[in-house]
Amino acid sequence: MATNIDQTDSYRTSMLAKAETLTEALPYLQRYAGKTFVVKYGGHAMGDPDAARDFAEDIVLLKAVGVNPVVVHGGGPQIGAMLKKLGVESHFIDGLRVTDAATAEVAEMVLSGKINKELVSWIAAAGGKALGISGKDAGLVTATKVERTTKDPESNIERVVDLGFVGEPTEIDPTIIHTASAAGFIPVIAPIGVGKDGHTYNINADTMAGAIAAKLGAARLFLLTDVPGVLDKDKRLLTDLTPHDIAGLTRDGTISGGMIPKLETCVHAVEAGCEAAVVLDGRVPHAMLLEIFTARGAGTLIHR
Ligand SMILES: Nc1ncnc2c1ncn2[C@@H]1O[C@H](COP(=O)(O)OP(=O)(O)O)[C@@H](O)[C@H]1O
Ligand SMILES: CC(=O)N[C@@H](CCC(=O)OP(=O)(O)O)C(=O)O
Repeated sequence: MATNIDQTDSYRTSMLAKAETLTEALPYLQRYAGKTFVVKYGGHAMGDPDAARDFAEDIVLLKAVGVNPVVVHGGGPQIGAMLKKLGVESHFIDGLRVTDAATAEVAEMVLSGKINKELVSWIAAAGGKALGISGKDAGLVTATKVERTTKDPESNIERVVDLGFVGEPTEIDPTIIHTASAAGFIPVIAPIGVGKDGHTYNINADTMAGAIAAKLGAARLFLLTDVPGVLDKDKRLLTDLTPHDIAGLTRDGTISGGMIPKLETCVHAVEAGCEAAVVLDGRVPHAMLLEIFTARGAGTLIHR
């Protein structure tokens, strides 16, 4: 049977560019085979269905080329929307949602139920097999209540602020992650944990991802957010930062708001056993693949 093969110059140029992209990826494929990547997918980044589909494809591709991806997801805006529907007020202190018993119930329902299973479905649609769990399953995360204090600016007196059922991971048993990954599944983890007191704790998703990356000694922790990375005062992308640089940028106010706890998580993770962390733009199609498999990189790399 005869086939029409397009032999135009533009066709050949485009095929050559594709081959170059694949060969450019080769050293990275070799370097990362068998390594663990922890990826935090934020609630803001997952708002757009096209972005969610691209994200799932990237995760499935990583698994197919021998990397062990572990996904930790957020869902702050989605919890906020559900609380609003239910007429429950919600507010944040230092980027953490004050969580009473009713809020904890809604947070668990939205994170472990709705969002977790949506991500599992996106990964299935991309041809992967995800295992959707929360920190409660198989003893993955034991949480401890977060203690916060604030200083009254007038009297300078320190006060304890009660955030309710906001937890931080204090013990991690990664057996379920290792077992699932070895069997070909992609763990997808909701940031909910249980305390030794039996209570359900709502955990900031960045904190959860950082603690898991440190425990696993991950080659990379990716934090997908809604900015290109860490920006300087002139809004230019900072491609490479050490914990020392981050301390300076925090002191002079270049880093503020939600970026402060995010970078604290990165610093803690790289100091506790994760090789490097990357803050990158989850809204950019295939941002993770570009960061991992090309020489250009796409976000801010944080390393020791
Ligand atoms: N120097 C900085 N570079 C980039 N973003 C910054 C910086 N300082 C503060 N930010 C803010 O941090 C936000 C990201 O944190 P956050 O909103 O908590 O993200 P997410 O919801 O994805 O976890 C950005 O949208 C930006 O407004
Ligand atoms: C304690 C606390 O603040 N928990 C977060 C958990 C979800 C989260 O962190 O989601 P994003 O990454 O999308 O912001 C919350 O209730 O919003």
